[in-house]
Amino acid sequence: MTTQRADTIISGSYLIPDSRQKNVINNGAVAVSKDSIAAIGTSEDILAQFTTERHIHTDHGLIMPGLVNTHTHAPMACFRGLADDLPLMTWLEKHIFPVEARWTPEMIYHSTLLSLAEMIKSGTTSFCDMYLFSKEVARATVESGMRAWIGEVLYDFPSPCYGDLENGFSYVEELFGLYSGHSLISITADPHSVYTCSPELLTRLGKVAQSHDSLYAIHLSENEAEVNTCKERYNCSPVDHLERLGLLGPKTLAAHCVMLDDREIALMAERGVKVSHCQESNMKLASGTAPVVKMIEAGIEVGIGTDGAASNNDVDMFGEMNTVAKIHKVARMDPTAMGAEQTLHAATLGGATTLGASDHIGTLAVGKKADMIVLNMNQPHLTPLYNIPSHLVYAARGSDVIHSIINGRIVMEDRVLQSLDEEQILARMREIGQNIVRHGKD
Ligand SMILES: CSC[C@H]1O[C@@H](n2cnc3c(O)ncnc32)[C@H](O)[C@@H]1O
Ligand SMILES: [Zn+2]
Repeated sequence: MTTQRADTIISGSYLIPDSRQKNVINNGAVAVSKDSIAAIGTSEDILAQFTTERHIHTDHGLIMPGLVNTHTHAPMACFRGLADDLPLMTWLEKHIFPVEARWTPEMIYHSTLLSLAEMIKSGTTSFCDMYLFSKEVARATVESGMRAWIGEVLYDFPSPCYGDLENGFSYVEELFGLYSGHSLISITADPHSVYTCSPELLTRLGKVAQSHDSLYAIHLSENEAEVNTCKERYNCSPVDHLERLGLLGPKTLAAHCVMLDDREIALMAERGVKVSHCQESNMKLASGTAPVVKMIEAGIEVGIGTDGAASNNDVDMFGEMNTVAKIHKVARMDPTAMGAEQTLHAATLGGATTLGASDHIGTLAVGKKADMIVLNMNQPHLTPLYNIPSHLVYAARGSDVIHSIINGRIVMEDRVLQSLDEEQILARMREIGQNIVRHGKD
């Protein structure tokens, strides 16, 4: 057999290429060439086929696809714990909007780095972010080496980032220009919601998304107050409002979707709308539980999102999977609802599908991008090991992730971030946190 060269070989005691236990490879390995997966198999086969100067082997290590967080507000990490135990509208209007009015680009950049560090350290390799000052979000993300879909949120109020809406549209166009053809960053068109955006703004951003063939990401039907406001203003539900405006389509990524009835679910399925399910945020803000089982039964692709760290209060997708798999069992009084494999699918390939990226991320397969994580399974809460999806969803924690590889680059090794300086990020965030508290008292 002729040997080929791999840039890196990652091997472990187990490899799960997708969410199915039946596909587990014992003593598995992945050969990485440049940014892609060159081969997958048993360590024995891969080491017979490839030579490399960088072989990372982990005894009791589990290699799996990196997790895909489909809805975040990365810069909000610095508001974690600032305002808790409040309903959505009070939380936003009385607490979050006032502190957001004082954002500076520098604060956004550092606060984004904090979320990125947390995401990498808990197994996320891709995320979809909608926030303000997104040029800073993208700048920090490029430094981290993470893969991301990033958009600047537009709404009808003056924004601390771009001021009035005309500047907002220019800012969005600049973003598209800056990251056109980028290997890791894709830009999205992001209206905040139907209650903060006029029909004209929603439609104009729809045209922007169409002209760039981008995702159209929006908060949709998050809670009862949103539905009531929409009914008062437009005499219809948020989903019907978007339908009337022609904005429900396969590139629409709707976050939350808590308040949907069966007819709306059928309509969204027919239009090919994708959903980001943010259960922990919906619980914390007491918004409710999205009818995710019904959505999946109707054929809607559902990914999992943490939402921002200020309403979760972390961005750990392992914790989110655990919650998602359990809440739907209670909501439906059915222990078979949202099983481990289905939940793991939503956090990997399902998430990738909602972002239009299932052809290159979400599973470990030859030719796909080399986005993978390695977990240390040699721990009390993960031993013995009968079923890998079960342990990943019901027992594992983000802190079990020891290595992370994104686009072929090692961004964390032995829990030490390689692309970011964790100590520096924490030190700067302590200073920024003190300023936020000081100004809050003014
Ligand atoms: C999303 S950036 C613009 C705006 O949205 C606010 N926000 C954060 N989380 C949520 C949520 O769950 N629903 C609605 N709006 C949210 C954020 O604070 C920014 O002001
Ligand atoms: Zn959100």
